[in-house]
Amino acid sequence: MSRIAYFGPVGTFTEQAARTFTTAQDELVAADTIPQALNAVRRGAADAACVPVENSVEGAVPATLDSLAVGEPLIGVAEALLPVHFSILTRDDVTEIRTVASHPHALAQVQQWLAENLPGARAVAAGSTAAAAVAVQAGEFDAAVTAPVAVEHYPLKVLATGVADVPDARTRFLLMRKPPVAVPEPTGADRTSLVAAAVNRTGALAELLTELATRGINLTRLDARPNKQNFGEYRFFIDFEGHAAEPRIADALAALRRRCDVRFLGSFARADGVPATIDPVARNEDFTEAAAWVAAVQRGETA
Ligand SMILES: O=C(O)C(=O)Cc1ccccc1
Repeated sequence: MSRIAYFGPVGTFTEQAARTFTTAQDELVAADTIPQALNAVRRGAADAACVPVENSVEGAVPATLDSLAVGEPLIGVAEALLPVHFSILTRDDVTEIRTVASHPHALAQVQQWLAENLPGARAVAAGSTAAAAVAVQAGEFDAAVTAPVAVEHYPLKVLATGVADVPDARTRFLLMRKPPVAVPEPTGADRTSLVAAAVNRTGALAELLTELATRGINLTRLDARPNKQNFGEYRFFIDFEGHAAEPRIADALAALRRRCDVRFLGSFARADGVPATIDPVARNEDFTEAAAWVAAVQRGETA
C-alpha cells in the first residue's frame, strides 16, 4: 500500500489524475497546496505526490515548477494527461452571481464563457477548483468553476457543465517520488524532464539547447522561472523526448551537466504514447558504436 499525496481538497482535477496512478489498496491524502503535497513526500509522510505541471492553454503551473526546483530533490516516475472542462456550481439560495471563484488556471480557461454568460460576475482566485467549491458552500462566493467530479463531493447546484473556451484543453500531471527511486524502463515513447540553472552570460541558453539539438533530441517544453535570488537570473525547465537510459540521452545529460547545475526531474513514459523522434545520425546504436570505437582506439586495437 502506498500513500499518495495530491493537490486537493477532494474533487480537484489533480485528485482525478492521482487516481490513475493508484490501486484500491493505496491511500490518497489531500494537501491544500502544491508545495505541501511535495513536502509530504520529502518528509516521508507520503510515498509519492501527484501535482499538475502543464496545461495546454495556460502553460506551466508555476507553483509546481518553483517547488520542484528547490528543496530536497524529487524525481518524476509517471505522468497523466487529463482532458479539462469545467462545471459551474452555485448554491440553491444564490439569486444573483456576483463572484465566481476558482484556481487561476481554471478562471483563465473559462474567461470567454464567463464574459458571455455571467458578465457582471467578478472572478476571484482560490487555492484550487475544489477549494472554491468549499468556499461557495461556506457562503464566501456565489459560484465556483470546478472539475466535473466536484459536485459528487460538494452538494451544490450545477449551473453549467462542459464549460471550456478551448474545447480540447488538457492538463499534464506528474507523480513525484523521493530518491532513490526505481527509474521506469524506457518504452520508446518517453519524456525526460530537468531543471537547468544556466549561467548568466551570452549564449548560455543557446549552448544548452544546442547540446540537445546536435543529438537530434526533440524538446517538448521550455519554461523559464526566475531563480528568486538575483533579478534577471532564470532557471530553465526543459522537457524532451527520450529516456535517461538511452545512450543518446545519457550523452546529452552529461553534456548539460558539464555546462551548468542540472536537477533531473525524471524519465518516464509519455501519457500520450507519442514515440520519440530519432535523428538518423544520432540513433542509440550510433552512440554505442562510437563509444566502442573510441574504447578500441584507446586500447590500440583499431585506427
Ligand atoms: O484546482 C484543481 O482542480 C487542480 O487540480 C489544478 C487545476 C486547475 C485547472 C485545470 C487543471 C488543474
